[in-house]
Amino acid sequence: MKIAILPGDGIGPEITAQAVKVLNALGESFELESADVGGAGYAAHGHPLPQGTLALAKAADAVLFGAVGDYKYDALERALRPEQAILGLRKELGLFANLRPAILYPELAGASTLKPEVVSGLDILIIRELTGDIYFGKPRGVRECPDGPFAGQREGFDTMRYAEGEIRRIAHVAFQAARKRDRRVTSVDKANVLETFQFWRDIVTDVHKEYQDVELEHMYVDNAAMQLVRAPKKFDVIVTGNMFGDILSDAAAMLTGSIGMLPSASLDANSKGLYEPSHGSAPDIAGKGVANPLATILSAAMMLRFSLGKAEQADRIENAVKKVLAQGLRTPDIYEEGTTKVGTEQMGDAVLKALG
Ligand SMILES: NC(=O)C1=CN([C@@H]2O[C@H](COP(=O)(O)OP(=O)(O)OC[C@H]3O[C@@H](n4cnc5c(N)ncnc54)[C@H](O)[C@@H]3O)[C@@H](O)[C@H]2O)C=CC1
Ligand SMILES: CC(C)CC(=O)C(=O)O
Ligand SMILES: [Mg+2]
Repeated sequence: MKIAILPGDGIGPEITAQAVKVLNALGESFELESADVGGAGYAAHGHPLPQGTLALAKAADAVLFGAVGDYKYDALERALRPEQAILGLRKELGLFANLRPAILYPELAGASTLKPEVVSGLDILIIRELTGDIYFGKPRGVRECPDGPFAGQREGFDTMRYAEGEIRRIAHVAFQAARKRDRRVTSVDKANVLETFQFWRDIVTDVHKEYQDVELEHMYVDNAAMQLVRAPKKFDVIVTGNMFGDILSDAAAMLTGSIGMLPSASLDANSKGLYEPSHGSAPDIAGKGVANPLATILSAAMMLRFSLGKAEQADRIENAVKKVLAQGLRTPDIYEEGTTKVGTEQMGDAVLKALG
């Protein structure tokens, strides 16, 4: 089985190295091949998603991705900016279903900025549609404003759109996932204001007719943001569009203690997938050896479970993560008094040792 390793920028290489170390210790005969992506792809090959990298991702059985983005490339034309690499991979590989499980490990109840009683026992699954919405809609750009009080000035514009089939397939993913959990889906939209999301609501309601054993609730995104910090445990599965899912999953990350704890799987229709932490390249801490590698290591576990058919190896990794947390080891983002502060590499080594 071939795994493409795309470390990317910022903390990407540091955290990916820890996950690779763990994968290599499993005793499996995986073939791991690395390639440049993001700013690293641009620097080495003049493009954030070089042809060779895309070809490797397509040929591999699964992709393990670090993160992309570096402020020094923010002035480049958009097509060459590092973020286009991850957007391009999602589009090119048809990775429309992004699963972001927000689970609170009991040992981290005090690491969350929310009261322990609000978050303890938290286990929610955010399902974010990943290849549509305003992130991909066209037309977009900067043009002359055609009317209104600012007519004649420049205006920026993007297009929010969702095709019926795009909504149907992500709704099916959500209802099917709910069947393996508490059988409750909250569809998050902005149907009170946006045509796109009234349409979203209508289609999700229609798909729900096939899943009468699952409870469906609709919620506006502003309320959902509030409920996520008020009473997050009331959610089971949240399904939403690309932009709302991007924002809500970062908020949900803090329920788990840190964004450094939130893994993700981005799947196509056949469960081929790309696995990455939910966070970005964290340029503010890059190179300091302090980034939390657990979201990436847990993403590797999701890869074993969803794309490589190695559920028992996924369990081994997840149990090892529980063990190191129980041992009191913490990177600075989840550190509390009375625990032991460790760096990125030490955390990776500890997981390796705890594999059993
Ligand atoms: N999938 C991807 O590759 C993504 C890339 N980005 C890019 O990353 C760059 C930085 O974006 P930001 O908005 O700062 O978001 P970010 O997620 O990189 O960082 C936000 C904050 O969380 C902290 N953080 C993130 N991951 C951490 C970890 N593993 N351990 C400890 N702390 C961690 C960072 O230090 C920072 O203070 C930008 O260029 C952005 O476009 C952002 C999100 C996703
Ligand atoms: C480049 C961004 C769309 C990446 C991001 O923020 C995410 O996937 O969570
Ligand atoms: Mg994001």
